[in-house]
Order: sequence, then structure tokens, then C-alpha cells
Amino acid sequence: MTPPLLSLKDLVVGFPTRGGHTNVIRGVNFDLAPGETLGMVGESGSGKTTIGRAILGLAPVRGGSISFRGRLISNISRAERRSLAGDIQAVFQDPYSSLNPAMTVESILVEPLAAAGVEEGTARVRELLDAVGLPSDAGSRYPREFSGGQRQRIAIARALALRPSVIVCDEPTSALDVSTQATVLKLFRDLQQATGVAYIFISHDLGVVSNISDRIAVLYQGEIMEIGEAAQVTAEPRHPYTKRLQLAAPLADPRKQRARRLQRQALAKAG
Ligand SMILES: Nc1ncnc2c1ncn2[C@@H]1O[C@H](COP(=O)(O)OP(=O)(O)OP(=O)(O)O)[C@@H](O)[C@H]1O
Repeated sequence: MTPPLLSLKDLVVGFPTRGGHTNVIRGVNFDLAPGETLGMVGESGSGKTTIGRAILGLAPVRGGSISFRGRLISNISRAERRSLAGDIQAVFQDPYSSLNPAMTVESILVEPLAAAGVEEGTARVRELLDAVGLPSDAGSRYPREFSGGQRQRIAIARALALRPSVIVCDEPTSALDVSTQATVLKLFRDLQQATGVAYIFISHDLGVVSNISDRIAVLYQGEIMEIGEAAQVTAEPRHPYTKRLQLAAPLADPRKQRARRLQRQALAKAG
């Protein structure tokens, strides 16, 4: 069996409170295999983002461990964390605030390369723009000149620059309209096929997560309720909470129901 890329064991993440601290992630376990997509789904506040941030070294690990290729990476020094930049990257939800408006696209893409002392520069920028389906003249333009979907392509290109083996994707399509969402999801899948990158794919939307994931972990109040093959979790959820997630959105809001139907159609069309 291929050894896991990432391994979370009995992970506890807690934030300081006035009287002490509160654990918001309480004993989470999972492995991520090379080239795999693990979807993390759950309602708002269930702890999805916090797990992603803990993997990125941005949330305080109070118990258990996170390992990357067998090496402990929770609670490591800043310098050690920096040295992981070529291995673990992130794409966040908001393509408007995650790109520096004062920098051209080329300088946004060159930044991680320069920080890692990689010389490839302009040639790699062209390659990255091409990989995410942006024209080569995009390099000389600024983020404000692009749509939300195109900006998310820039953020994905930046995450890919150092050829990472894992990308933590935190609601990367949630700010996009349904048809753009479908093309960006397809891009994620195509890039995975081309590069073998693994994803932790966070979303509150079971439809989006099941579209892209090999396996799905369902989170509730900081604990995993169920984890399994995407088709199984979606079609035959074992846990009542997963069934609720599946049913909640369409029943709660008829507009959402229509959006979900359009989303499914767009996803099917994008292949
Ligand atoms: N920096 C922080 N300080 C204190 N509490 C925090 C902090 N970050 C997150 N939390 C708490 O941790 C819990 C989990 O939050 P988290 O953002 O991980 O959930 P989520 O599932 O990603 O939700 P959403 O879908 O709304 O982003 C919440 O109760 C939140 O208030």
C-alpha cells in the first residue's frame, strides 16, 4: 500500500478563551494518499476550515499529530514550515481578497518561486497560465481586470507554482456562480490528472464535494461523523447527520433547490 502523504492522528485544535481554551477539533483521524481528493463537508462552524488551517500550520494543534510523508509537521518552527511551501499549498474561498491588487499576475506567480529560490521565472509563469487556461498576456495584467472565476484560476496557478503534492482547497468555488463553479471544478480535476497533486477539498456543499472527491469526511462539531468512498457517503449515508446535510439545503430554500439543479446540470455538462 502507498504510504500516506498526510496523516492526522487524534488531532485536537483549540483556541484560547478568557478562562482557558476551547477545543473545536476533537480527535480527528484520517490519511490522505498521493493523488487523492478527500472532501471535507459539514455545516458552518463544524471545523472544516480549522482542520485545513491546522494542516497549513495556521491553527494551534493542542493534541495528536499531523505528519507529512511520515514527518511530524504539527508545531514545527517557522523556518521548518517555510521549507514545506513546496509540498503543501492552499487555495482559499475569496479570489477578491486573496490576490494582492497592486501586483501583476506575473509577479503574483513569481513570488512563491522567488521565495523558494527557484530560477525558472518567466518560463514557469507561462506554463502555469497555460495550465489553468489563462492567455499568456494575462501576466502583465492586474487581478482587478479578471472575473471571479479567472481570479480563482490565478490563485490555483500560484498554488501550483512550486509543484506541491497537496493543496488545501477551502471553499474554492463557493464565491463563484454555478457555471463558473463547474468549470473550475473541472480544472481542479484536470490538474490532478496532469500533476498527481492531492487535494483536501473543503465545502459546505455535499453536491460539490461529491463531484470532486474520491473519499468524503463528514464533520460535525469538530468530529468526523463518517468517512468513506464518495459514492457510498453520497448515495447511502450511514450517519443521520449526513442524511440531514443531503436533504437540508433543497428543503430549506426553493431557490437553492433550483440552483442545485442547475449546478448538477452544469457539472454533468462540464464532464
Ligand atoms: N481563531 C479562532 N478563535 C476562536 N475560535 C475560532 C477561531 N477560528 C475558528 N474558531 C471556531 O472554531 C469553530 C469551527 O470553525 P471553522 O471556521 O473551522 O468551521 P467551518 O466548518 O469551516 O465553518 P464555515 O463553513 O462557516 O467556514 C467555530 O466554532 C469557530 O467559531
